Amino acid sequence: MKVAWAGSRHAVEVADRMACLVASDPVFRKDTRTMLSRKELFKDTLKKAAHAWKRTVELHLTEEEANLLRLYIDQPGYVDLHWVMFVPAIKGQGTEEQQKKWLTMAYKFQIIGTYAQTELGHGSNVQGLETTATFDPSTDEFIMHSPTLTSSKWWPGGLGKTSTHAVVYARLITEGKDYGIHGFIMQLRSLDDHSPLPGITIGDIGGKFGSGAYNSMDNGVMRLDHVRIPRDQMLMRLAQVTREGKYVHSDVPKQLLYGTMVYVRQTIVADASRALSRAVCIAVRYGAIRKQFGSKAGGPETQVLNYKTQQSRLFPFLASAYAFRFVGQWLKWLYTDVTQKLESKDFSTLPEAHACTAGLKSVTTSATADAIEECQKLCGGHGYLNSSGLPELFAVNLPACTYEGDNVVLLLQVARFLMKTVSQVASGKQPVGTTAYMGNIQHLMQCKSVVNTVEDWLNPAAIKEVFEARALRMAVNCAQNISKAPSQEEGFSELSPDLVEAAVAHVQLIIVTKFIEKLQEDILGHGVKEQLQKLCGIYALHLIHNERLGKLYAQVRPNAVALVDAFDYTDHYLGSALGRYDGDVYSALYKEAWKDPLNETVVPDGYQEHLRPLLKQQLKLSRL
Ligand SMILES: CC/C=C\C/C=C\C/C=C\C/C=C\C/C=C\C/C=C/C(=O)SCCNC(=O)CCNC(=O)[C@H](O)C(C)(C)COP(=O)(O)OP(=O)(O)OC[C@H]1O[C@@H](n2cnc3c(N)ncnc32)[C@H](O)[C@@H]1OP(=O)(O)O
Ligand SMILES: Cc1cc2nc3c(=O)[nH]c(=O)nc-3n(C[C@H](O)[C@H](O)[C@H](O)COP(=O)(O)OP(=O)(O)OC[C@H]3O[C@@H](n4cnc5c(N)ncnc54)[C@H](O)[C@@H]3O)c2cc1C
Repeated sequence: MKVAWAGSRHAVEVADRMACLVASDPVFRKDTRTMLSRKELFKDTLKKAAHAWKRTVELHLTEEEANLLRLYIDQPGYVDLHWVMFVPAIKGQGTEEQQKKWLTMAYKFQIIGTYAQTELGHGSNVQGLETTATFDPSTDEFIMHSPTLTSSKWWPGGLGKTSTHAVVYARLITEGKDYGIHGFIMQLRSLDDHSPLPGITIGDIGGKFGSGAYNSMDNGVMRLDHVRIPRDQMLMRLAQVTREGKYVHSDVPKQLLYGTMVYVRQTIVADASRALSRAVCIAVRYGAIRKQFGSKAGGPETQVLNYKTQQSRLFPFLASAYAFRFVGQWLKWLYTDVTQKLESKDFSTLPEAHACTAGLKSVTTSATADAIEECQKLCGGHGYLNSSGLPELFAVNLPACTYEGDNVVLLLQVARFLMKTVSQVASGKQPVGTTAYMGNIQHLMQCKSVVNTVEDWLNPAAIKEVFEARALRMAVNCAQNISKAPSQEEGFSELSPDLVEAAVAHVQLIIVTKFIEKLQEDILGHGVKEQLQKLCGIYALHLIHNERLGKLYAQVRPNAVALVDAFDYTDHYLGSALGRYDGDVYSALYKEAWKDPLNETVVPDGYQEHLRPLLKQQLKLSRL
């Protein structure tokens, strides 16, 4: 099962090696992270990032190994933005010459970069950004400026205190005309003493949700006051400004400006499955240790994992973790395929890639945030302690519902793609890829499910048909209702809640389909495929009805712990007293409690100042 989860034997081996490297290095300790002040936590992040880079160079780690090392360090920081957004933005939007110049420095960490798109006043509406980049032909420079308070850059990770450079998104103005949003490389801080360059006001935007968690990241604010940069720092793969100030389009679609977001949304699906699997691992392992109530006859207490209510709340998350993992692996393939096509100037699959990445990012991150919260409840009171690892896991993953595109905004993009496809089907065009099922409209609009028994529900063809019919009927229903509205725009706006539901149904169909396709592959290991079939059934069925699932849960229960062990997480990475591999939960909880700074003294700070006078005064009063 470890191989099925990781994707290959090689993937298991390299992940194991990197996880152990991190777990055995004292610099990467994280057990007291939630007890650090913001300043201490930030400094700890700088230390870990520098040490990780040192180890990467010393051990000549490959890109794959270095990425895993960063993942297992498990502390958000400026390096995430540098590798996940700054470098890909230059790769996707820079010319060959620009890539050579900037990536050479970025790969060696001679510069640290971030992705500065969002502003105080606009995040979702990228076309509404206000920062300006005005070309000055007299000096061959762009003047980068924040004309209003709301145009201040706001949120970019690493911007606050660390980044030396950024890809800044701004409205390009030349020859008096506004050509909309484009990307520019800007140096922000001196490479000698790290002070902000003239005209740049820059800082951190302040503490965020939860202790530890995303507070290790210095999300930043930046205002630009007529800062000049050379013309060749506009990223010029999509469009160019000539020496004379002429704006010239390339022959690539302008949507490629959003390419970095497509790339990152794809990686976020894999992050979501990992975060969900960590929460499930903690809740399942702890559920096998925690006992409450005995039989009436005075027998031993029951493992809480044996309660049917616990199983019906928890096993759909276990199944979802596997489902998201497999669809994430497929999405990575889709992204690679689209990238190769783009290189040979085939842009035909770009809309589908956008819809798939946007939709899957939305559905998987929302489900993951909800599931982590529920796993806290599934662990009872102990789940609420920082030492369970769940509060921090929740706080770190919750913003994934917002960053890289608010989930509702992205689902509306999927809905827009679906409405276009429905109208193409109506005009006789055969849809392809993940919307190919829509071509079977005659059948799917009127077919009736032949499912009667639990066993019928485990038939992949039956499951797939139900999901296809559901998704198509919801999409067609929306399209018909939109067509009755005074205008397309009004109809879309009026029906947006239904459109979001239709988009979710379509995305869930993709997840179910990719799980079923995974089961058609050669899967090694005795009983592995059989367990995955049950999980696939649980994932699909819990989305459409909750009846008949009990039997499947009972079949999964004997292997539940093994199914979470297959995630192959070290105790260091899991970071949970409740989810420990050895099950020694109570001593771990007890030991963790004594690490809290409040327990450094027996009598607390503030006793002399506030507690003692109060107690003494009350004592005096009671004696009067
Ligand atoms: C302890 C834990 C340790 C570690 C943590 C775990 C992991 C760490 C590792 C990695 C972390 C990963 C990330 C780092 C974390 C955070 C970083 C966050 C960064 C950011 O948030 S960056 C900012 C992101 N911002 C957004 O996403 C904005 C969302 N808005 C948009 O994308 C657009 O504005 C929107 C909504 C699509 C609308 O676009 P527009 O105004 O142009 O309007 P249209 O809707 O009309 O679209 C026009 C046209 O373009 C098509 N289109 C839109 N987007 C795309 C696209 N991306 N690709 C291709 N095509 C696109 C759209 O369909 C329309 O086509 P049509 O005309 O219909 O044919
Ligand atoms: C932890 C974190 C890290 C981030 N890192 C970066 C970064 O590195 N670089 C960067 O540039 N940005 C970053 N961001 C910003 C992030 O990309 C934006 O917050 C995100 O795109 C959402 O935009 P917004 O904040 O403007 O939300 P808003 O658009 O203001 O959303 C508010 C509400 O309005 C709703 N809404 C908005 N538009 C519509 C619509 N058309 N229809 C229906 N409902 C709508 C949304 O669903 C939401 O409920 C980060 C954000 C966070 C939280």
